[in-house]
Amino acid sequence: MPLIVMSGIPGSGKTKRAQEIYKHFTEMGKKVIIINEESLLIDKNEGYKDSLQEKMTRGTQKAAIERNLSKDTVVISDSLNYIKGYRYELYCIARAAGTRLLLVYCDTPKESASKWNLEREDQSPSAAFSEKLAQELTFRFEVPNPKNRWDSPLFTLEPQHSLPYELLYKTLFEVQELRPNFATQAQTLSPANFVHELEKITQEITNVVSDALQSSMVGDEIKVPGSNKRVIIHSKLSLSELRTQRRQFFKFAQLHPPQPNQIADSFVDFLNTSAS
Ligand SMILES: Nc1ncnc2c1ncn2[C@@H]1O[C@H](COP(=O)(O)OP(=O)(O)OP(=O)(O)O)[C@@H](O)[C@H]1O
Repeated sequence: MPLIVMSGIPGSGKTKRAQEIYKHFTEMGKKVIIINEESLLIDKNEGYKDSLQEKMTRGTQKAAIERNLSKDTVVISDSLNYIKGYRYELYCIARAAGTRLLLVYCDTPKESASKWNLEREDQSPSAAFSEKLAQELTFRFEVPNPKNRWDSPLFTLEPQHSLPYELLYKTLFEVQELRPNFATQAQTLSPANFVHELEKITQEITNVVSDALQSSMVGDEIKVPGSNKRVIIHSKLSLSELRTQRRQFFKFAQLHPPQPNQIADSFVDFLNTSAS
């Protein structure tokens, strides 16, 4: 069953919308689960206070999403989901689970969201982001773009809009599910040949990306050999980072070997998820 990814700046009304969606589909007899900081007992001001904590928060959320995505459960990721690379990871999780994904973007003006964040009904310290942290997260927010396949289909909701339940239903339940991107037939290689392939393919991709880095901007998508996926240039990607990523992927792929015809795709996914 599908994954609904909420996205929006702090206080933009994501939880309120998520609860409305929850109520609507539960009343239709669907099993729905909301995953957010509250359900995972994460204090928002602790969980986003620096990049390390934030990485752990996202890791916890991702694991909970993966655990709960199943044939009969609609999972709602009710969180900021504000980093493009992280939304891409969620897309990969949905794809691997053979399930559909859609995005609900709460496009609330900054002034209203900031006011709603501070004037919550729930005044407990963990319920709201501090004003400073809310401003920082709002500043860093990467607005979903429906041209990216991981941000699509995208439902953008301004505060005055009502939820398009019928369209959500059709998108979630009546269109074909995403197919896992695995080879239909398993291929085998001897360990030595596997390492050779790994070496060759990752080197080719690294060469193309390092050439492209000279003239690319953050957000550009680079076409690489052997994969239909594209490497997204993110702010942390430099030549040395690229080499580090390749080394790490090398170790990772030997522990969790992809199918030989999936090496290029896996490496692209690996590079793209290293942004977050
Ligand atoms: N359309 C709206 N009009 C007025 N108040 C709203 C609206 N939507 C949400 N609120 C109020 O704003 C506050 C924040 O809403 P909510 O928790 O849904 O936002 P959020 O985006 O999930 O926040 P966070 O980013 O902290 O998780 C709540 O008190 C909620 O009742």
